[in-house]
Amino acid sequence: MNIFYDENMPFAAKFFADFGELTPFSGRDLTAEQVANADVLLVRSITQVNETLLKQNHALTFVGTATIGFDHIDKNYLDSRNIAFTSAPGCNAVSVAEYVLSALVVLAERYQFKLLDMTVGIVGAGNTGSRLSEKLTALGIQHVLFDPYLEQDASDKRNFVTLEEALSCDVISLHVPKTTQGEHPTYHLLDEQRLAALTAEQILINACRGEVIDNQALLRLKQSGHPLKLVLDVWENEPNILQELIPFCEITTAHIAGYSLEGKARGTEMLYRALCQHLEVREEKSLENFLPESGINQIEINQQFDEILLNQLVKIVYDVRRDDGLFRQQIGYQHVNCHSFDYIRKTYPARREFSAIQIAMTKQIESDVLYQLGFRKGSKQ
Ligand SMILES: NC(=O)c1ccc[n+]([C@@H]2O[C@H](COP(=O)([O-])OP(=O)(O)OC[C@H]3O[C@@H](n4cnc5c(N)ncnc54)[C@H](O)[C@@H]3O)[C@@H](O)[C@H]2O)c1
Ligand SMILES: O=C(O)[C@H](O)[C@H](O)COP(=O)(O)O
Repeated sequence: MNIFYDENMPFAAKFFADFGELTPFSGRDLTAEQVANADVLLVRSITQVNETLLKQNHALTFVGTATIGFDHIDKNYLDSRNIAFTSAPGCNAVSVAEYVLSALVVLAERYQFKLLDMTVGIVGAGNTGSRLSEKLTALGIQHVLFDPYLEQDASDKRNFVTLEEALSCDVISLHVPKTTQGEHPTYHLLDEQRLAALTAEQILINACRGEVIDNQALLRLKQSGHPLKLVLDVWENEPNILQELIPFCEITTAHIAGYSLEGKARGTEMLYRALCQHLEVREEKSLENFLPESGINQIEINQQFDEILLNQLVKIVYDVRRDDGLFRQQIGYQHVNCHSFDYIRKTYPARREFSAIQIAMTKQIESDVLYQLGFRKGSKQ
């Protein structure tokens, strides 16, 4: 069996070695000729999987993307050829939530506001929106959810608000897929008009898909002097992004919100499980056996939980300014272009989730907040 997989898929060689011959490829450059004899194709979000890519292939039975988003996959075409498809729902949702939390902590320090005084409007309450909501709940930060699809789901008992209410919060965090069809398409959900209605004090975070915000309209708004604070991880038309927007961002990164090691590797593991099911073979491997120890194993806490401690802890584990710095440095070094955008992503330095770290506290100061945030319980040595 010929298995083609994106070279930016951690542990793929370990997971798939027993299935047959493995061929890694560079996701952006994959050609129809290269993939002509693939039986299984495992991609990430930068590979467009459609008729153009697959027209020379008559062997393919399974396509998987190790990502949450699947707007790069022509599912209708795969269905028409009876090719099985799977994505990796939720694989890096925690990573995105931790990115957003890190951005909030950094901005709270930069502008001297208290996170507890803020309200957060979460647009899209699926996996990433929910993980963020859980962390905000743990911290006691007020937030609201907008999701017209889940609102109709009787089994979802959460309270939902209107889009206008969500967009009037101090912080707006976007967590929707990129869609152009259906009842509630998200393409340019934040268009010129909605952007113009935002106030000077608001923070807008986009870590879902660039096309959800009209980037040209956003640039015009910022060029007109609007003080809205921007956190942008994703861009329209990646990797050929609207560079003029970068200097207007408080925090800006190269689509890496979901790039914790755990987040990426869970994607690979989910494809492994789906392929086992597809081939009707027993699952024998597990990510637990491959993930290395984190650099920091345990952090000892000797004070009561407060926002200062949260700030210190979040920054020890994941300080989003590292990735903002890498991005801006790359631009200063050589004008950002499609190659440098992809280069940052390909060479992304290891980043771990809170769950890779144990927190050890004495009984007197024990606080559940940190465990609810995702850290593990450690023992005081
Ligand atoms: N920056 C990154 O690294 C990164 C990482 C993971 C996911 N993503 C992107 O984030 C998106 C969301 O991820 P997820 O795991 O939460 O997906 P999900 O499918 O679990 O949830 C998405 C939610 O959005 C809702 N939704 C759809 N259209 C909407 C609309 N018009 N308004 C409000 N809600 C709407 C859906 O009902 C669903 O509940 C993914 O599709 C992916 O494109 C980006
Ligand atoms: O949809 C997703 O899961 C994320 O956007 C993911 O982080 C994309 O990563 P890529 O496939 O571009 O490496």
